[in-house]
Amino acid sequence: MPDSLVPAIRAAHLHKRYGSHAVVQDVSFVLHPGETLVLLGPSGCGKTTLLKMLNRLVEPDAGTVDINGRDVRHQRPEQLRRGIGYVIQQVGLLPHYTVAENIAVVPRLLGLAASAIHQRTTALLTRLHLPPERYAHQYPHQLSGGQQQRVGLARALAADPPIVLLDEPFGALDPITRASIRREFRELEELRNKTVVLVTHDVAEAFELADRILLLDAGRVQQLGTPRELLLQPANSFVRQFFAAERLALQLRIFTLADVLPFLPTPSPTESAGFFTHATIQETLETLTATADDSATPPFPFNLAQLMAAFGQALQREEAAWKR
Ligand SMILES: Nc1ncnc2c1ncn2[C@@H]1O[C@H](COP(=O)(O)OP(=O)(O)OP(=O)(O)O)[C@@H](O)[C@H]1O
Repeated sequence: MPDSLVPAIRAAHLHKRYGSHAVVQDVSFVLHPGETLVLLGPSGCGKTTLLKMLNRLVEPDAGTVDINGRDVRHQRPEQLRRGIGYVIQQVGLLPHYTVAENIAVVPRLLGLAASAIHQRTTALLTRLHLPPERYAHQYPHQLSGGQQQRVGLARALAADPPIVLLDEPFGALDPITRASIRREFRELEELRNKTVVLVTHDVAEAFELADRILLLDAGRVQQLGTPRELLLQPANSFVRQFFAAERLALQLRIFTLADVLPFLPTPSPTESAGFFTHATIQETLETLTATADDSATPPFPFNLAQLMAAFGQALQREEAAWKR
């Protein structure tokens, strides 16, 4: 099989119980290189346990995990983990190591040259908005929670692993810092081609970051699919209920201008060429609201009322199509 067709991760029929409590029950998924999978579900549903089975921090009772086509049981755990970045909510920086030393841990274990490590550390700190001249020699306790979280991410990316596992990486942050780090995270060049598995219980976060979402309840997969599929074509009442409270906000995030274009009054190719049709309705609303007073240069050839009307029609069409 050519390498490009080998899944980055294949989990098959994973089971795990602690005593009489079945924590993960018959979970399977295939993840292709470069995809981002979000493990989503209520507290205690088995997300962390499932994530830890991927890098052998937890051994399954039954089932298999293949990474790049190789069964993880045939790889030494330490060796395996060096090729897989791992970020946890508690960050887990070494308190007596500087920021630069923390980031260098895995590259050193891999035997990379000191100059290459220095270069990589400097580049990552800069990219994560921690100017190295200021932060490289500080110790973790001198940093804020958000800064520590960024260092944790830099450390996981330092050896340029093709796969990155993230367990509630923004969990300890306040909502505003959380949203801004999430934005940085999405735009991070270093993550662009990586295979990412991210655990969260935050629905908005899942919709913002996932190519696909695996929604769990009580250790069982309730649905595996794109955010759009989960929202518009829920597999069962649990899935429907899980998103019910935030349904409209999520719809605004998954629908794009391309979806509503047929329902806008001005969809001529020349007029529509000026704006980004892949922008979400949420982003477009934000732009329209921010420029509401600037009547001289309206950003779009439609106003807010027209956009919302078109969104309503697009939604009706989509929901009708799923029901058919
Ligand atoms: N080592 C362990 N021994 C016994 N029970 C465990 C162990 N690890 C996890 N559990 C139990 O397994 C269940 C699933 O835990 P897990 O941490 O995977 O859930 P989670 O979905 O990540 O939860 P949260 O969102 O609260 O972090 C919980 O009921 C937990 O108490």
